[in-house]
Amino acid sequence: MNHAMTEPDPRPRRSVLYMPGANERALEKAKSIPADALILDLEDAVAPDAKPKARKRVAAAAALGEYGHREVTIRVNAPGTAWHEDDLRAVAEAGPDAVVVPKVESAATVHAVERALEAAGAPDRTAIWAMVETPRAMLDARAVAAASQRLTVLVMGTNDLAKELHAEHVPGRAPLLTGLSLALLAAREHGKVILDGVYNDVKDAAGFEAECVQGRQLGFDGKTLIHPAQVEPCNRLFAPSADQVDRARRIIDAFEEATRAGRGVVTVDGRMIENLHVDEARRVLALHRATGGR
Ligand SMILES: CC(C)(COP(=O)(O)OP(=O)(O)OC[C@H]1O[C@@H](n2cnc3c(N)ncnc32)[C@H](O)[C@@H]1OP(=O)(O)O)[C@@H](O)C(=O)NCCC(=O)NCCSC(=O)C[C@H](O)C(=O)O
Ligand SMILES: [Mg+2]
Repeated sequence: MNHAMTEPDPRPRRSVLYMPGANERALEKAKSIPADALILDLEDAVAPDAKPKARKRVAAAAALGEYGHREVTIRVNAPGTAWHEDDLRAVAEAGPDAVVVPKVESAATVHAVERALEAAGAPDRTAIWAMVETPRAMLDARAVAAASQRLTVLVMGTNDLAKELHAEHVPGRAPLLTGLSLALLAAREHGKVILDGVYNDVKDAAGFEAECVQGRQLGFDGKTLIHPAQVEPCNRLFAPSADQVDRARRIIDAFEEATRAGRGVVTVDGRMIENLHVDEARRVLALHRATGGR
């Protein structure tokens, strides 16, 4: 039985860049950074004293809408903090593509955010992106993902998750794999997009690329980023390669030809191809089209 509640969103979210909401220069610079989406941050990247000013700055930047093809989101402070409700009101007024809510652990939190957005008159276009970054969120990821149609994206918070687990950041991320997989299962069960966590060492290009490849192989749609230099490799590694596009086309052609000849199975490059591989080939081509030219 297919439990998926919504069709996967075809919009590419290969590269999703955080930028500190208090940093005016970064907000301006983002207009020319080729990220698929931006997260204007009011949470961890902003010091407590700077939060009210950052809130105004971020809301004004999002409302102006000068970010071209880039999806613009605002990360509010977590539910239960002194800033959360004012942040949500500012988001509702600015009407970005989404509000990113950190430390979501239950469907009840998603419903509370949904009610607050509605009460503050947020436009329907403002979706909810839920960050899952605690042990409870991993164990209850299904309930979070299922909570609302307005929730379209799950975002991994791997720094918080590692902290809560007392885990170490190691190449290959073995300590985090159970949590990553639980969140992926929940996202796919409910037809949501899911983004991988950030890579903290902005000078380690090789380590970053290895983590992008791992995230893509696990099934993530894209990765959250902290530095502009991470955008280009991330776009490249989360987009289908020329070989994948070529193979997808050949799979579709070969299967159509086999179907016309009354066969339901065929081989391409010596490998068995059935209907499900054709579905995957179509997904690859849709992503290729959606990222064309960028
Ligand atoms: C990580 C940084 C602090 C590094 O800063 P810095 O050493 O100053 O970088 P550079 O000198 O190399 O910067 C070069 C230019 O690029 C601009 N820049 C840097 N980062 C960004 C950015 N994120 N967005 C836009 N522009 C950016 C600089 O302004 C320089 O510009 P110019 O002056 O014109 O040369 C820094 O990169 C940074 O602050 N990154 C974002 C940090 C952040 O947002 N953290 C919070 C999100 S991650 C998180 O919360 C994790 C999650 O919750 C979890 O639990 O895992
Ligand atoms: Mg976090």
